[in-house]
Amino acid sequence: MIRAHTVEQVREGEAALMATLPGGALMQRAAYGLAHAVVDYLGGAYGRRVCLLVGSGDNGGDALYAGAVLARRGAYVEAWLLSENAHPGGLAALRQAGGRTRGLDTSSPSGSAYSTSLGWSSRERAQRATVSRPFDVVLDGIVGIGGRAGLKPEAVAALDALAGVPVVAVDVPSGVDVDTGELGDSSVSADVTVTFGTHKAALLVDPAAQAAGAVHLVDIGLDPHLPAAPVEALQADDVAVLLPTPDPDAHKYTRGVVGVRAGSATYPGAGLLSVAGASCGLAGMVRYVGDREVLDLVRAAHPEVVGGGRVQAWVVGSGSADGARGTLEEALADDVPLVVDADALAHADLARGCPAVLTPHAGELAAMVGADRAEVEARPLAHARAAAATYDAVVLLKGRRTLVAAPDGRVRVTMSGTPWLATAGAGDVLGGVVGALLASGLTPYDAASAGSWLHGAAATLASRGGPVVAGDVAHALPGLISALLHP
Ligand SMILES: NC(=O)C1=CN([C@@H]2O[C@H](COP(=O)(O)OP(=O)(O)OC[C@H]3O[C@@H](n4cnc5c(N)ncnc54)[C@H](O)[C@@H]3O)[C@@H](O)[C@H]2O)[C@@H](O)CC1
Ligand SMILES: [K+]
Repeated sequence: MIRAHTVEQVREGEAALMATLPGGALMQRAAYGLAHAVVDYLGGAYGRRVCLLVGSGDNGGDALYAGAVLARRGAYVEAWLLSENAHPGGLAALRQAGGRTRGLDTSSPSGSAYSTSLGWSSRERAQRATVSRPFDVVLDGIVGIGGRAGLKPEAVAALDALAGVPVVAVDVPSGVDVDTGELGDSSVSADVTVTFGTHKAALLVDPAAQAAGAVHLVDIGLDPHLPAAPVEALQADDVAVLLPTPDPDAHKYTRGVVGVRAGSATYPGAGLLSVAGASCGLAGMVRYVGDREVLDLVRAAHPEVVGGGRVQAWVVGSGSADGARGTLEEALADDVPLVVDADALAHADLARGCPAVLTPHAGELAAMVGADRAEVEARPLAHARAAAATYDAVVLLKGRRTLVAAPDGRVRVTMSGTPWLATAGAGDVLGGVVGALLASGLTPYDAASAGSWLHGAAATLASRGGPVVAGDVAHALPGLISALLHP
């Protein structure tokens, strides 16, 4: 499991850990982990050219101490000081190791030196900064977990002057909102983020996760001092533990029956693909209830599917068109958990308080809560959580990083998947898989998050780096599940 803690939780954990350690030990752990990650990234230190962007806090301190390690190993290290208050111990360590600093000259009276000779007082002056040879990497130590969203002009100017140089962000990409994953007006776009002790929401949740690049976690001994994480991401072994497997004496009814009420004469494919997802093998039986002609198509494609009867979970709404409300009401009458998808989402208030998984994409969620799609895409974590609380149901907000939010505020982020999964009908397959997991007895939160992970991983498996269609994703599911159960 990847866990992301809040800034407040990290601060409390760090305080408890620091009380057991000599002063400065934690920052040294962070700085050594950072330096080693940079050496890995560059394939060595000797002769490499490293630029440090250094803000006023301990994040800048990490960058300076890591710069000292790199300088001692033969790198040319230059720190660009974006504040008059760069970490004194880190500055001394860097200079002692032979690193150079530009910006504030701490031996000069503050203010005058900064504004006259440093070059970062305006964007134009920074852009004129001459760099004899390009740097191999920039370390973003502008701000860490103490930062507000957005960058100051001097940071923007420095980044402009270094455009094109790969960026390793220290702890988090500067300029993002650490706990919400939202972006400020400007923010760092990193190739790699080296984070300390635990992940933060901004490293998992879009849009900030896209600015983090590949994330590398450095163990600084924080784990024992951290509480349960409000945001997490299932990994393959977590999903394997959640997967329902048949008892030795199982029969089809004990494994759970999933029913699909999706598709219509206008949209028969939605019914077929929902059934294909539900037929992943995780439930004992799949029922289909809908238009006669769709039922005939379903039976032709999936001879094992049967008609109406008792189910342990319903999948409702995809391709239901005008019949969505009636279909949802019929499913609700059975008083079993349900997946509410697509056309039925407009009537999701009928399912309020039921054990349900609502599966909107950003546009559908925007329509449900009366917001703009762009607003949902800019603040997906906040919107998924708010909708889960409003509807008292699990909300699965589909996207590059799908979010599964529980009414109590917990969130799981799906990190499996491929951009090729953005294809027609993929959502229908997802609804079917989640329905099968609900029918097998998983809670809505586990069913939604495990189902979403399986869906993404099946797409990656089917894609092999190339295009997929929704049916391929459904076909890949049983093989994927076998591989998870027998690694
Ligand atoms: N607390 C600890 O024990 C450890 C902290 N570590 C590092 O310390 C960082 C947190 O350090 P700090 O609490 O000093 O906070 P930061 O280094 O994140 O920076 C806070 C400072 O930046 C200013 N600031 C806030 N938003 C800004 C913005 N958008 N642009 C420019 N300046 C802004 C604030 O006024 C404050 O002075 C972590 O992210 C991590 O990198 C690590 O060394 C591990 C150990
Ligand atoms: K940073």
